[in-house]
Amino acid sequence: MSATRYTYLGPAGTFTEAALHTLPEAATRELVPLSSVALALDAVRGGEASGAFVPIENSVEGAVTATNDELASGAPLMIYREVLLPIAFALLVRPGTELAGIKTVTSHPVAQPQVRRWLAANLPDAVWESAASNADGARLVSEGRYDAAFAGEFAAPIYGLDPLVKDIADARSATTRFVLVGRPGRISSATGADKTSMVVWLPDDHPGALLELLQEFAVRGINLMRIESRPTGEGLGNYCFLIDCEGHLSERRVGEAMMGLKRICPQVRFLGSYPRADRQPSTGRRPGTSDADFTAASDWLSRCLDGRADA
Ligand SMILES: O=C(O)C(=O)C[C@]1(C(=O)O)C=C[C@@H](O)C=C1
Repeated sequence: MSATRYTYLGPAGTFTEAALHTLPEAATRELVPLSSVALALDAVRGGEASGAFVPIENSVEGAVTATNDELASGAPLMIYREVLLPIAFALLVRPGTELAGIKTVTSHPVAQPQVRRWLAANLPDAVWESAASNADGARLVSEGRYDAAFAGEFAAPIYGLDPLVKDIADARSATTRFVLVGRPGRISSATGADKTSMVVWLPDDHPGALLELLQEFAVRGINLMRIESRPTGEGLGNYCFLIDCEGHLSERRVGEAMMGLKRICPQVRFLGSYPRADRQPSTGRRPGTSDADFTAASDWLSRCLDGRADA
């Protein structure tokens, strides 16, 4: 096991790598690029790395399904950190290529919806094909397999390419969220601006099953930040839910919500509590849901059971 090795979605020059470098500890780790999210996470499961850094969601395209499916299945993993990175693409070409000469273009599938309108307006006849990552697309352009790739401008020098067009983004505020994933372990202390992630399988198929699950959060005043349904692979209609909520597992309202889910759902996978990258404190706190409120209520229950009930 290497405690100092982090794997990530490579090769060199991915947005994942750029986001990874914003983590202070990245400077003291051996950073190993791998060709897929699954390989990066398997290295952690197999003990060859202590962390894997992977994209999990994009504000335009939504879930990075490979990451979500990996977290929901196989040996359990946990999220320890998150990073948000604004995304804008450059069109990378071999030196001398002009826009009019571009017949084929490649990128990661999550990149394509972020540049769809630009592509339709500027390269309407070009054929787009998917690459394992944007940087891998750039590598394929350098090998002559495609005429152009959408990737970070910073990938251009790595692959001897030129950024023919810069700052391409259909949505100006496009952001990708990345997570540092490790084997299950102790969660970091609450910071006051935390997020808790989990995978939840629905209570048996009946009307209102999803509502019952959501009520565990609603009655405790917990704001959900993301809910993503993914097929379990066990037949049509079988879904699990990847949920991010505000707060830390050590907060009573979050802990009680998780216990509520555990009581009613066939399976709950805790994916970690970790600091929010945006540092925003939890929103929309309901009266009666602070730790002090929960403690006062359970003290009162004890007094009732002891025959010392008060008003
Ligand atoms: O291919 C890359 O450069 C990546 O880091 C992957 C990835 C992703 O999967 O979300 C990262 C950010 C962009 O939104 C598109 C692709």
